[in-house]
Amino acid sequence: MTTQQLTHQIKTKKSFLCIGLDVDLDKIPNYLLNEEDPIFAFNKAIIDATHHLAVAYKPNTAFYEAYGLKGWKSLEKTIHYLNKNYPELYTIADAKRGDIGNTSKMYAKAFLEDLGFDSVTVAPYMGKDSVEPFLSFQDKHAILLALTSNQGAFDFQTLNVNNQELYKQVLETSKTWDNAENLMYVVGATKAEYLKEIRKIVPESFLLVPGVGAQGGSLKEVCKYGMTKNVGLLINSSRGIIYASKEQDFAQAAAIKAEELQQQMEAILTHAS
Ligand SMILES: O=c1ccn([C@@H]2O[C@H](COP(=O)(O)O)[C@@H](O)[C@H]2O)c(=O)[nH]1
Repeated sequence: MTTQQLTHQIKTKKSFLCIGLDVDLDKIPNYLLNEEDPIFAFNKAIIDATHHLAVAYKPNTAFYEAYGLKGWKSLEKTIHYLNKNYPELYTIADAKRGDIGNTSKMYAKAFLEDLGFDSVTVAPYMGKDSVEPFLSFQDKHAILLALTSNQGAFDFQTLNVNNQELYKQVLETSKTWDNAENLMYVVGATKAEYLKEIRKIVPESFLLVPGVGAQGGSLKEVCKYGMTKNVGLLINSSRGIIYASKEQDFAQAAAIKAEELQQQMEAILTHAS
């Protein structure tokens, strides 16, 4: 999917919500455990109940890899279900990959070609040759970790190296790589005050922003500093939406939480226009 198509969807739906599909079998309704594929049954119900409120879905692959081959199968069924039934939705494999070039090429093939995701999250610290293989797919994106939402972001990402914080060097340098137009960046909602500086370096790039809801980030603050004229933001919420209820009504409860966020986004977009 192109960023123009993504922007069109955002403007039509008045939403820049990304729903995180981080499925933990201990947190889903017990009755679903009798299904042949409980993870897929859960995801399908969540997607069907929320697709009109969101523009993107982000399964974090850790939650699938943790269940071995069965989990990987559930991931495959989930992305195929999204692509077949809701092709307008943007999909993100939150896999945080990146390795030497020939290995990255295989990761890129796995997520962008075989599974058919629109994008994959990538760690930048092995440098240009570890990221470029993800950038050679037309209308697909690598979402580079820039400034993450966790406390550990301060261990390395904000350190001064040669008079510039490391995350700023990640942004500046990655802009010069081949096919850099296929880059997006992860910036945690808990780091909203950094967005002003980030926008000076990447004024137009899409940012994937996790950390609202369960991690305490503020949607308003993120939009204040990070929103562009084309919006340029995908705000992710995972636990805050998908675990709104552990009962039979879990999908409807998720839709209520998603709608709360979508309504706040609509108000922000209306105010900005
Ligand atoms: O900086 C980052 C990068 C990725 N994540 C991932 O996003 C979701 C957030 O889930 P919530 O339940 O809404 O907190 C999860 O998959 C993280 O691994 C992040 O939080 N921060």
